[in-house]
Amino acid sequence: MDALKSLIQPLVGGAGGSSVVDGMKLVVLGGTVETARRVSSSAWSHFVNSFFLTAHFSEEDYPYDWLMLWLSRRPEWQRSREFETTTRSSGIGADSTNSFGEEDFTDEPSNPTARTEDDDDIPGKVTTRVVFQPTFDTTHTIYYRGHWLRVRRGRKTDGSGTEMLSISVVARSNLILKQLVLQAKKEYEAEAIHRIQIYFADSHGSWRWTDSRHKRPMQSIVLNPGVKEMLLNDAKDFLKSEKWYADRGIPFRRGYLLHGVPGSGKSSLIHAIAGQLMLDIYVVSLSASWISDSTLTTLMGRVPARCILLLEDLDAAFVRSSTRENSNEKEEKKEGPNEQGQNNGGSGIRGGRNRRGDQLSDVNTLSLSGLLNALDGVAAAEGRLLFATTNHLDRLDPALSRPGRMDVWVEFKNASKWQAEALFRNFFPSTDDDPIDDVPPAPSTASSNSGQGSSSRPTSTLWSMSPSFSSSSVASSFSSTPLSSPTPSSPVGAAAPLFPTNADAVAMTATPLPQFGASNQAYLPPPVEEQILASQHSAKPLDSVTLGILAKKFADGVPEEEFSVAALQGYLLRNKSQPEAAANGVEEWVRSEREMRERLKREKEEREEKERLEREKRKQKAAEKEAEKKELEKMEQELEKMRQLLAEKEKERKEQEKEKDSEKEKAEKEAKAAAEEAARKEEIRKKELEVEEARKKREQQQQEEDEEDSESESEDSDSENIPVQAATKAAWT
Ligand SMILES: Nc1ncnc2c1ncn2[C@@H]1O[C@H](COP(=O)(O)OP(=O)(O)OP(=O)(O)O)[C@@H](O)[C@H]1O
Repeated sequence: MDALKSLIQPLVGGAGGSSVVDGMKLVVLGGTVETARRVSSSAWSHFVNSFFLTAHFSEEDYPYDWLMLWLSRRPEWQRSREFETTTRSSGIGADSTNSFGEEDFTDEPSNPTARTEDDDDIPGKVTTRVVFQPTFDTTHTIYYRGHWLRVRRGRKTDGSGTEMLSISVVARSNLILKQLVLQAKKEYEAEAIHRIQIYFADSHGSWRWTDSRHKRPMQSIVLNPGVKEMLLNDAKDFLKSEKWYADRGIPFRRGYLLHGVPGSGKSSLIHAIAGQLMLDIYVVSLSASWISDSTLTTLMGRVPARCILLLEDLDAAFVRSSTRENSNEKEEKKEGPNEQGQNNGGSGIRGGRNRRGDQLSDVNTLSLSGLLNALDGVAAAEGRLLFATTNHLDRLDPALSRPGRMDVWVEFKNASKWQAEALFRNFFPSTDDDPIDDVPPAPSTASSNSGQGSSSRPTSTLWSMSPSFSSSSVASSFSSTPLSSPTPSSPVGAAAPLFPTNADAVAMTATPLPQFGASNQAYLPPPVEEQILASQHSAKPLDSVTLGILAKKFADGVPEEEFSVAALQGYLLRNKSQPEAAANGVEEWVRSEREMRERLKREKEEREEKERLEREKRKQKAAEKEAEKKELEKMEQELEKMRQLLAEKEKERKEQEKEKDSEKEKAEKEAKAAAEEAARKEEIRKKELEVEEARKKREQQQQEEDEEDSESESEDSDSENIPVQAATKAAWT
């Protein structure tokens, strides 16, 4: 006990005890100070916040982009010790003073010629500029029009991960914030005036900014007169008619279905319209493996009010389905039993994927009804222009293309002579003015035509550019890739030049590059091939008369609606420096294209025939297998029957045996019982015999005794015989 006290004493009493108390006092004091600090800081921030006006901007909405651009241009970043860099907005804001690129750090900034030479060497070189942005979860202070703004970039806490921008300012009214947003919008629009923004849907159901492209001039699209004007006027008219729609209770949506041959300008026209109306393009690829009903509905709900929603290659999603009801009939007829087995038989898009299912995932659950609901269900955005393109109108479900969903239909056909001439005029520069402006003015019918589609009433308009249909331009564009084979006269070691199909990719300079054999003196170099010459530089401007003559010649050589505009463009690109050669050589090109098509057609037919035969073979094999399988099944059934019969027989036999066994047992038992009975009887009989014998013996004895008695009676008195009789009786009992 004393030992325990001595242990505790230093802790509670004396000098040691006072140090613990002091320590506790310190803890209490520290806790009080910290609590006071926190309370005062929260009270202060509450007090300060009550003076702040805060605006929140979500990345899903336009003002976020405006403000991010505005912020990226703030000079404060030059002094800031924390910021984020991005090249994402290289299209917009890349030339701002607050961005930087390699060219800002050249060794000889004072010598502009140094840079120009570099640029000349690599024309079209992409110069990426980096811009500053506010960092995440950090508060930045920016001075704007006499106010200090507190800018904070973060994410929504609802789990969506959407970026948010919060801007707070000490002010009595929110005027300063309004001014800020309007200024940011103005600056953004000033930047965006020559560009359109392209957003692609991602697998999380969000729109991702993908690209910023230069607007395409409407004049660069060569379509039959009136078509462009009709579409543009209709779209403009729609965007102005929100009240008209609201008054009549009609959903404020407009759909355009552009259908027709590939390479006829569908996508280009949408691009040009977006530029003209200053709308961004939101693209959904319905053939994406991740697309599902719910993702699409989410995406449609997140489309901004004024934009172009583009569903490209709508038919790709419906390769199997022609109508909602008999979606698979056609294909199932075509396919063998094996293939049929693999199909899920459902209507809509998933079935279509499975045919191409090698590359596409099975997780896709997009159905036609899901698509329809997403397009005009309650969650679908209003005010958007829906553009859908397809190469195969016949593959679309009528429900999808009905008015209300697709109000205006425009058919795109192969190039007419008129288009060929316009394309030629667009392609080659004229001395008179800008080549784009050289497009022949649309005839007066344009305005009358446009009237059909430009009414503010939602009407279904069917436009046909020309009556006939011709094959795709794939063949022609394919053939327009010239391959010059190495010739014996080529310099040793020089590779045969490969010409890209697209002129954008051709970046050859007129100055010959130093090459092996360039210093040869004994032999002259072979002449430069025509195709090389043609691709080396652009054509000199032509006077309008010559241009008109050449354009007509070109158009004369192009057969009506046989080649797509893209194919003609490909041909012109090959002769971009030689308008005369382009006009003179068009007939030859047409001939070679036809030959090429013929060859491709033949090859295709051969391939198809081969495939058909293989399919038939497979079908036959499958049928044989099926028959074998059936035969086997039949045999198995028979075997089963026999087995059953055998089992029944066995059962019967067993039962009989059982019965037999029980009879035998019974007989044995009976025999045993009989034997026992007989034994008992025998015993009884024996006993009877014994008894009889004994009785006889006794009788004999009695008799003898009687005889003796009678003999003795005669000798003795009667009273002596009584005990003998009694003894005999006792022996019997
Ligand atoms: N009518 C046209 N006017 C001007 N250029 C055209 C026209 N048609 C096609 N082109 C040119 O051909 C190329 C392909 O055109 P675009 O992609 O617009 O065709 P598309 O009809 O959308 O084809 P697809 O159906 O295969 O998507 C582009 O480079 C475009 O400039």
